Amino acid sequence: MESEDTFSAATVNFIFTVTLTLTLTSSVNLSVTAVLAWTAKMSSSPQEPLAAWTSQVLSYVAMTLSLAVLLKYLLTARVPENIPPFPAKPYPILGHVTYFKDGMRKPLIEWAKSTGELFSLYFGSDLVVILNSHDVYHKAFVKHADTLSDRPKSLAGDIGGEDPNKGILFASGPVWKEQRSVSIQILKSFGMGKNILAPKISEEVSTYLETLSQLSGQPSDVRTLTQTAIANIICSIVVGKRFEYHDMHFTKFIQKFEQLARLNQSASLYPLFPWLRHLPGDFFKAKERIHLYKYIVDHFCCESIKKTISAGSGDGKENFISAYFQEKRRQDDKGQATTLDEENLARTIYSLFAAGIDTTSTFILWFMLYMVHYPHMQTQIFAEISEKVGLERSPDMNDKTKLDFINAAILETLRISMAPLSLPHISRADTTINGYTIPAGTTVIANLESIIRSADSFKDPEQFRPQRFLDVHGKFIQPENFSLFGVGRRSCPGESLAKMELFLFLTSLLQRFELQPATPSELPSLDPQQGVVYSPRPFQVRLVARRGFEDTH
Ligand code: HEM
Repeated sequence: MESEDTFSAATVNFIFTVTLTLTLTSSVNLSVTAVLAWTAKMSSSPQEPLAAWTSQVLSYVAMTLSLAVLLKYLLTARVPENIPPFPAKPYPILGHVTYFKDGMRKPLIEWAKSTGELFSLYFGSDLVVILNSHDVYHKAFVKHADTLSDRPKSLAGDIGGEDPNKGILFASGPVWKEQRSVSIQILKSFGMGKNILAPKISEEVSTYLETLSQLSGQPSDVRTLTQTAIANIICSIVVGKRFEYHDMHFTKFIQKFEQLARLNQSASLYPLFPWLRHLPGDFFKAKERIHLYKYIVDHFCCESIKKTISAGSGDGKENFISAYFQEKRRQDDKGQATTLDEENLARTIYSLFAAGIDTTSTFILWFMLYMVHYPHMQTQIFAEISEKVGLERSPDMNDKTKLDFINAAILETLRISMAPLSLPHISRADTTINGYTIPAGTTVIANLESIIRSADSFKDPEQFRPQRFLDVHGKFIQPENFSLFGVGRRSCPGESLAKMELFLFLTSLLQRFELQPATPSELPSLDPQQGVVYSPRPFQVRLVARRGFEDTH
């Protein structure tokens, strides 16, 4: 329901786009008229100065543009009633975006402290509500899941004229519901959530470690290698095979995913000003982002589907793609209406890769960095592995409950390093939280950093201290209210896969190598780079083989 006092962003953008189009059309008109008139005058009176005509055109353009801007401001300046408070005054036209010239992180954390559990912002003309405590996060996405589980269309932006309501990540309503539930059902049938997926992950871990050992302890940037190893696990489920680390075709896609993840921060402002796409240039790098997205979907996701189809339908057990088609056939045979089709499948594959590679591989890099900064914790983890697993075999999932310290160190690294914002949700109808109204059409985002790193939840939240997750006997405690994987209907469907990957990669890594800085006197920065998740700045690390593991390659 649209509030009486306000206009929807779509209406405003429509009026603004029409006004801008009229401006541009009238400018062209005026320019042509001016040139014609000037040419005519020149032939009768060559002394008439050009400047007078050009200045007339320019003043018309300036006048109409100012009118358009003013109109947009007047239409958006009316604030809906009873919304959560503003932490600072919104500026005309841009709203609170002006406060983010040095990034969103600091202002959001400051405002959470000064304004409280939830506050409102204007991103251009779009109202956005930020959730800052676990209590309101839970109320919004669990208690009010019926109204707050959709995604804003703007999350996908304009993906080159394609319908953004496809796949899982960007989709809403019945399409999202079916793609998500069928995907979870297939992932479970391939062993997600059970230890039967572990041997597949362990195979990739041992190839990854072999490749790391070939670096012979030399300072190296292992980002691409780590991303490729993590992508291979999703690949082995989705397309039924892994790729060699030197496969140029595959690493090209990994790099495209990486570029896209880094661009998402600058491109995220683009949906607020969609009319910019009609102008030359590439504001907020939005066109580059759309190009990368389409490239990955067309050349990787669609190609993988085509290859699976041409290899024959199979029994649905070969890979995710054939299982998806098997489910579609089952529904077609029953005469059931379904959204399962090739386009949704391509975007679902994209969702799994986009959501699964950057998050998990970035976390592994953060863990390496923290271990380089805290060598005594590496020693403690290695001692625990040596005692409880030994050095003759690699750790497996049965060791998980025995290795308390590394479980605590993984959780502490998750807590301290990665969390920026949840993905945006949008309210389908007016929703009341803590007495405030969140009007229909409002974007709602959880500030995970404030939620899981607040002093209310953890003592000395800025300190890296895995011991906070151990009890007095040194046993690992899984805390309540620790929701880095999201809560409610949109929570991460890859959580159990990610946790298994992190445990197997990191225990095996520390069993085999000691992680040292590239230059002993200079520790790499712990200051994060913005993106969908915070990621470490490029760094080099030396992976020195531990005794007994020196000669294995
Ligand atoms: C350390 C690793 C990971 C973290 C921290 C993480 C965290 C998250 C978070 C916070 C969300 C958003 C929840 C929301 O919108 O409220 C999410 C969504 C999602 N994640 Fe993960 N994730 C991780 C790994 C994975 C993996 C390995 C996969 C799949 C293979 C995956 C697939 C997805 C998908 C498809 C969504 C979208 C769900 C939807 O829109 O319904 N994630 N994840």
